[in-house]
Amino acid sequence: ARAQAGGVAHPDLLPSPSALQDHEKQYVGFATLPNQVHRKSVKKGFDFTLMVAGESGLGKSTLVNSLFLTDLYKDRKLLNAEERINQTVEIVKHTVDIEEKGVKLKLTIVDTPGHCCLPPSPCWKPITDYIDQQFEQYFRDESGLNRKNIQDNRVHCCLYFISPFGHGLRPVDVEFMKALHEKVNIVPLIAKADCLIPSEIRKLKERIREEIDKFGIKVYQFPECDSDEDEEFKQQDRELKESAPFAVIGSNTVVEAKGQRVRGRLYPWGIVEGKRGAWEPAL
Ligand SMILES: Nc1nc2c(ncn2[C@@H]2O[C@H](COP(=O)(O)OP(=O)(O)OP(=O)(O)O)[C@@H](O)[C@H]2O)c(=O)[nH]1
Repeated sequence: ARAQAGGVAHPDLLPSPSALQDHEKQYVGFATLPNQVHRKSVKKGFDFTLMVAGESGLGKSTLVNSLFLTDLYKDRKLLNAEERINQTVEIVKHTVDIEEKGVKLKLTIVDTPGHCCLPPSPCWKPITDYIDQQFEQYFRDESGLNRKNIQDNRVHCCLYFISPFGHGLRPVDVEFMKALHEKVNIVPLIAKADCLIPSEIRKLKERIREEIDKFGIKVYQFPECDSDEDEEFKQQDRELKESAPFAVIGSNTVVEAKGQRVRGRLYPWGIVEGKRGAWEPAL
């Protein structure tokens, strides 16, 4: 009312300073901004694009299924989940909409063909090209007219699988990660960790950490923990950071352990639960 039609309101019409304070307290409304942003984001949902890369047969497709407790490969027409996970021979994109406690996530998995050794032409080229194309597409969409409905297909994270059978990184791992590290957040993983005993896992992790430093590979760095967090949270955060590169176990089958149905691997001596990587007692 004060600035109506470019004029200045009569002083009698202006609220007294104390009334103005109360008025402002009630009506400015910026205190609700976090709620508004939160509501809007939750309603719209989140996009997350995850790429998996690494040597062939290290369990990339299997882990992705285990991680998101979903069957991303259901469109492959074979009899059961285990058989459906065939060798990935080209870059394949799978999208699923998942929901957890009302929060929607549009998850896109970019499964890349596994490499076997250092080939004559770099095996990472199609993958780096793919990542670049997504950046270019996003840039084009952002510069276009329909900016509101941009589909963000940029790759947010790349899980890079390292073999548990070697003594550390192989030359192809070093070259591969170096080709990608400026373009995407790389999270290195030790695949099929059930093939190693805990002391072997510790040794392999140390070796990989040293080599990552030595070859100047830039892997994803977890953000600093806020100093005002409680001690338990800080401890969890420290443990998480110290356990990188993470050792992972994947499974496409649901087995029964201690009366519960879990995604796990059934061995003659017992069950290893894929999700938590916990060793279960022998059956
Ligand atoms: N021991 C063990 N075997 C696994 C694990 N994850 C997967 N496998 C098995 O390893 C084989 C290969 O798994 P995939 O998921 O197809 O491997 P991939 O890396 O996607 O293979 P490509 O498509 O060739 O790149 C399958 O027989 C899986 O059952 C694991 O954590 N431990």
